This record gives sequence, C-alpha cells and structure tokens, in this order.
Amino acid sequence: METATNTRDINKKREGYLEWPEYFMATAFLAAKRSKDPCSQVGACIVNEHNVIVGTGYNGMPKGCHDEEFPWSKESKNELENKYLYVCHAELNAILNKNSANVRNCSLYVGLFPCNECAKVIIQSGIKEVIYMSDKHSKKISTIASKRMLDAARVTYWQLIPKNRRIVIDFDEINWNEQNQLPASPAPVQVSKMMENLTIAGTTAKPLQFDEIVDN
Ligand SMILES: Nc1ccn([C@H]2C[C@H](O)[C@@H](COP(=O)(O)O)O2)c(=O)n1
Repeated sequence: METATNTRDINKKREGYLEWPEYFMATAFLAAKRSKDPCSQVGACIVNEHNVIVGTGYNGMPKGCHDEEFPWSKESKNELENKYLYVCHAELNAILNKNSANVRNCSLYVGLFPCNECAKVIIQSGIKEVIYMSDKHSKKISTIASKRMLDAARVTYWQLIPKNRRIVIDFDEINWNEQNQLPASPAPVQVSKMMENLTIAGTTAKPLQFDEIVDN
C-alpha cells in the first residue's frame, strides 16, 4: 500500500489505486449520502460485465411524494404514518434508474443485503450477482425469504470486506501540483487534514466510511 512517506515514481503505474469492488461499493455509499432517511441511508450501484456503471440509487420517497409530506418515522402505531409503506429501496431505484437497455448479467453493489421485495426485482431484471456490505438483518424473515429466492434463481451473493475501511474525497485535491499523485485511500497521515478541508455547502461532511453500516 502506498503511504505519504513512500517515494513515488511518476514513470510507473501508480500503486494504491482503488480496486473495482471497492470503487463500486464506494459509489453505492456515495449515492446513500443523498438519502433523506434519518435512520438508514442505503445506496446501490449496478455494474455491467465491462465494469461500466449502469445505474445508481438510494432509498427515498417515490417521485412526486415529497420528502417533507411523507413520514420518515418507523414507530408510529398507525402504519400509514411510518415510512415503510412508501419508501423505495436503493436497489429498486438503481434498477429503475438504469441508463442501459437492461441490467441482464449485471452485478449489484449494495450497502445492506436486499430484502425479499428487492430480491424479486433483482431476479426478474436478470441481475446475476449481489455484493453487499452488511447482512445485519440476516435473522429477519424478509432476508431469509430473499436468500431462498436468490438461491433458487441462481443469483450469487457475497459480502465485500474492503481493504480500505475509509475512502476520503477531498475536493481540494484538484488544486495539487501536477507532479503529485493522489494518495491511496486511506492516506493515514493526511486523513485528519482532509477531514478538516472537506466541507459541503458550509457544513463539515464526513468521509466515506464503510463502517457506517454496522453489523449487529
Ligand atoms: N436492502 C435495503 C434495506 C433497507 N433499505 C431502506 C429502506 C428504509 O428506508 C431503510 C430501513 O430503515 P430502518 O428500518 O433501518 O429504519 O433502508 C434499502 O433501501 N435497501
């Protein structure tokens, strides 16, 4: 792994670059940052067999169902006042957002293991592989049913254990001297400095952190 103290040879291929699975999962995590859900922000990223991203999505209300008007709570005794009847899951949105003719034989990267409803859509759309970060709801019947359907339909699934626990996006990197190379993620000695610099619309934003979805 490249560190800030390594000497860098600008005539050789850069080391410490992001590998495909972490790049796609990080893209899913970045999409999740758009979610308005106060409890769980989930992102998904669909990739074709040429490693081209063909769709991303995050959990949110359907179009026309305004975030301010529809409920985000989860514990109301009145189910109509909870989010679950309304919110579109990240996987569904990623599939519906596809910019290719279809998602046949694609891989889907997602923060949380898909529920049974998403499994149906994944299977019917022809996605062949699911890569997830957390399976924290593995005991729920929706997850058990999901795996039963995915297994029957021969959709494979596996958990990504990223080498990089954190990936930092620093908008100031573009101002660097052209001789510099981007640091590997994470760049241990520079992370705190980068966090100081990372601001979005005047508020301090957190770096992308794979540990945000914590397994129970
Ligand atoms: N695979 C998944 C699982 C969940 N979601 C969404 C649905 C809700 O917006 C939220 C879960 O809420 P919680 O019960 O944790 O308060 O996450 C998804 O998009 N994909």
